[in-house]
Amino acid sequence: MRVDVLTIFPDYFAPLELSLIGKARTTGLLDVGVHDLRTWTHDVHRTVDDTPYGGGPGMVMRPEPWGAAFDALTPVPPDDLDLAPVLVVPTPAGQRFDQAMAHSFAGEQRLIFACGRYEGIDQRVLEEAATRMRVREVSLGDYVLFGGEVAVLVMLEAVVRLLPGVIGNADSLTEESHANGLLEAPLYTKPAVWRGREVPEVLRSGDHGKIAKWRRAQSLLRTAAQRPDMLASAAPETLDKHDVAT
Ligand SMILES: N#Cc1c(-c2ccc3ccn(Cc4ccc(CN5CCCC5)cc4)c3c2)n[nH]c1N
Repeated sequence: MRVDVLTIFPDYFAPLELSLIGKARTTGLLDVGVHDLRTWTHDVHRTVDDTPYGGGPGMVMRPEPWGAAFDALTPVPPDDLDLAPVLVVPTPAGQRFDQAMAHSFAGEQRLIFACGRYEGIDQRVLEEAATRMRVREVSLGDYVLFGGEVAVLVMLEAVVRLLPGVIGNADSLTEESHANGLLEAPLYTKPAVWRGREVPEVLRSGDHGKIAKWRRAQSLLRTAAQRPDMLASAAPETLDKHDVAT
């Protein structure tokens, strides 16, 4: 997978050298380019923002640098938009990012992330970009950040860990929260007793059938307690008849 990130704060992406994303880059599973948007400015102050038409708070990112950056990153217009890169634009006004969207992005050959700042990006940038890329306006959640960089780091981590070969044990991808529509069961490790608190006996029984059943029940209980909304929207096959019977 090829990922390009456009930002006025390229240093935000130094963490991409670390941990599993860093390993994915060194093993060739992931190729990342971080680009300073000011590269595509030409005035002495390298200006990327201006006041909003119609008034309103703050500043808006000017279209020209974005247009020139996209020209450089996507020089050849696609024959078929379905084969074009996905342009991910973090914004409070976007579709909520979730595990399903992470899986969708993980299936792409190329992702381009546009990190806005100030109050956002001139709308014409997204309109013009949609002629040569599949534009996805995405929000992390119902709160307001200073810009798109942190959102891109979160989305990149969620996507890259789904790439084949990035996580050693692929089983962990199937058992984790949101992978099967439920929250994961509680986790325990050594010591068996810690400050008077014992690990549930079933987990030390060696009976894998009982352990799986216990974990399933704990997942349902945890989801009902922490995220009843997930249970309400869970696909029927997520809640099989055994769950109700036990
Ligand atoms: N993903 C994600 C995000 C973001 C996010 C993502 C990208 C940018 C670019 C700039 N900002 C800052 C900003 C944006 C809008 C407002 C609202 N204003 C009211 C009048 C005109 C706009 C204020 C601050 C961003 C925030 N915030 N929360 C998420 N889940």
